Amino acid sequence: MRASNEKIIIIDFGSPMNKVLTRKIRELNVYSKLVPPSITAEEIKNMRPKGIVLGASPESVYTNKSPKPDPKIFELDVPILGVCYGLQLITQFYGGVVDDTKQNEFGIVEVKADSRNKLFNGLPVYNTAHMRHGDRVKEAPPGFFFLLIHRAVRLLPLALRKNRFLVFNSIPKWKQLKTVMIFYGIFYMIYVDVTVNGR
Ligand SMILES: NC(=O)CC[C@H](N)C(=O)O
Repeated sequence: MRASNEKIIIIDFGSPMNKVLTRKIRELNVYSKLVPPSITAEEIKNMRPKGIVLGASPESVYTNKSPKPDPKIFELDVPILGVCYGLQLITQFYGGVVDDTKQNEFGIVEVKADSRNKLFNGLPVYNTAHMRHGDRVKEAPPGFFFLLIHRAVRLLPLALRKNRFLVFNSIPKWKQLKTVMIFYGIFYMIYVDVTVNGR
């Protein structure tokens, strides 16, 4: 397979899952680099990545000690994907609500996809996903909506989407589309790798 010269930056907020994520992206023949949260938006910009992934963490976004990225990364013209903690960071940054479910959940759960979205073409509406969390996105930020919902915990999304983050509704260029597909691929791998329909 031909390797591309595209690059994805993954910000590591402390979960071992971020290393798995980095490897998974490389298996897609896309160079990926794991970086610490202290990296600045300017440094990321200079690396000219195709996308940024905000990774997982054992911490909770609403505590003082939780690691935060340089807020200026949200101003870069680069697609961003949040995984677990990363998703919760995006939620918090854009005015949504993240809270503690008071029950840790670990393992395989059933999720329901928004089947109208092309992302889920060819996949069953109900699927299984691998999760590890105690927090949830209680309310999506304005302009964001849920793509995949875990039925057991009401309003726990596995994905939030807004055009700025995953340019799916307006795709002017093939390259951008490819980035989006890579992102969605990651999303699936991280959450559905251990499942029958993972890809
Ligand atoms: N997997 C994660 O990144 C978990 C994020 C956060 N610690 C939670 O409990 O929800």
